[in-house]
Amino acid sequence: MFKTLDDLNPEQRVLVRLDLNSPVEDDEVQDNRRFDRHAETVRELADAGHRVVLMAHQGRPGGDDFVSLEQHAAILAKHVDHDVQFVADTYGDEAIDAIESLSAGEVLLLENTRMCDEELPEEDPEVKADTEFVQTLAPYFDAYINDAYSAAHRSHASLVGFALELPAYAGRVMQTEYEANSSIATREFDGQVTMVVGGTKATDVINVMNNLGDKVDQFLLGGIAGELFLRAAGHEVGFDLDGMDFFDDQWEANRDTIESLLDERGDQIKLAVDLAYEDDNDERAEIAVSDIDEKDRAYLDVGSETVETYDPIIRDSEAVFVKGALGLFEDERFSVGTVGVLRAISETDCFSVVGGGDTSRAIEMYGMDEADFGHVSIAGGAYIRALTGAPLAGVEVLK
Ligand SMILES: Nc1ncnc2c1ncn2[C@@H]1O[C@H](COP(=O)(O)OP(=O)(O)OP(=O)(O)O)[C@@H](O)[C@H]1O
Ligand SMILES: O=C(O)[C@H](O)COP(=O)(O)O
Repeated sequence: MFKTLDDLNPEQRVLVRLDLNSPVEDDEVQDNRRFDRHAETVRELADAGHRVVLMAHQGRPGGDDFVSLEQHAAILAKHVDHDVQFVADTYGDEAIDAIESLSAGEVLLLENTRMCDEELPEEDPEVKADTEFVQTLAPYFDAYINDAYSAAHRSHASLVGFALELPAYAGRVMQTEYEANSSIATREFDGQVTMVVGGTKATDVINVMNNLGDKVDQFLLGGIAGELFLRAAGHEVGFDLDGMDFFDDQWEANRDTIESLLDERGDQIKLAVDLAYEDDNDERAEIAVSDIDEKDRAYLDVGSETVETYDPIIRDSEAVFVKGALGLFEDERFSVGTVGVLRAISETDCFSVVGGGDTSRAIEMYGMDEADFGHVSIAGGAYIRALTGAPLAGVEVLK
């Protein structure tokens, strides 16, 4: 497959790509599980006495979250429990000086790779390997390590270019994410395979359903995709506030796929039997889907009876994959669906993967233990791709 840190020679000068892309609120970078996960790889390399130079990106040019990585260095240092130096340069003289003055066991983070013009355009690895960015930095290193699984669907210079110029290895995060997230496409399970599908990115998850073919036995639906399927089944759901066309647009974009999925695999697709909404007293109220006769309100969660029908399906499964929340779980009133399925998964010993940055946040928010899940992914777009068995550019160049 690919080489890992177990194959690395001692005392190397290593260039390591992490994915520390994080939410930024009021110019403050928010700590999150990406730091914690990557800290393991960084600590292992520093403890082994390598000279460790880190690359990562934050946001996209033009966005409010397109900021320097200075704060990331401080947050990472806390998680690694080791000093992380920072230099506000990617491959200029300042960066090279800092790289050259590193001693064994020291760690240095370079500036946001997306501040470098050659990083972003999606191009073939050979083109990226030929950039000044890669050609300038590569000679200062003995090895390249990619730990940024969650960015590996991008063919950017720091993700694909160095792997063609230096001996390339997968970091610990890359290794575990790859193995768990590809398993739906690559592994044979003895029993029932179930996928929980929700969230707001309806087109993405509907494509996953469409591409997975016979790999999944049961789909349990909620969120926006769930409402679109209910609409296809003839129910008056998918309410848009005045002046908005969100549901109508999603419906137009996905209608053909939804109808053919229902046609071909309708018995494998479980839809909500009741839904929850906010009543006039700002409280959670529920209604049976069969009683909905007008499209006049927004639904923010699946109902309790739906959770009761989904629960035994999860408990009977050999493997459960989650992509997207079943409701607006950030508001406790509408967390019943998401927490209900996650709790069922955590109480069984099935193989499980929970993906999506937002959805996996529900685990800690509602006091569940990550250790009760097979794998909690820190990837968004890369997880979606892995679920369909599509190759990831950053992984292919490691192979
Ligand atoms: N019925 C609903 N109405 C409004 N929001 C919903 C509803 N159902 C789910 N959500 C929202 O969906 C979000 C999670 O799904 P989403 O697809 O956006 O992200 P994800 O898959 O968790 O992560 P990533 O952003 O990393 O891909 C949650 O934040 C939740 O509030
Ligand atoms: O946060 C992510 O999902 C990855 O870092 C990819 O970021 P991007 O969507 O801006 O390329």
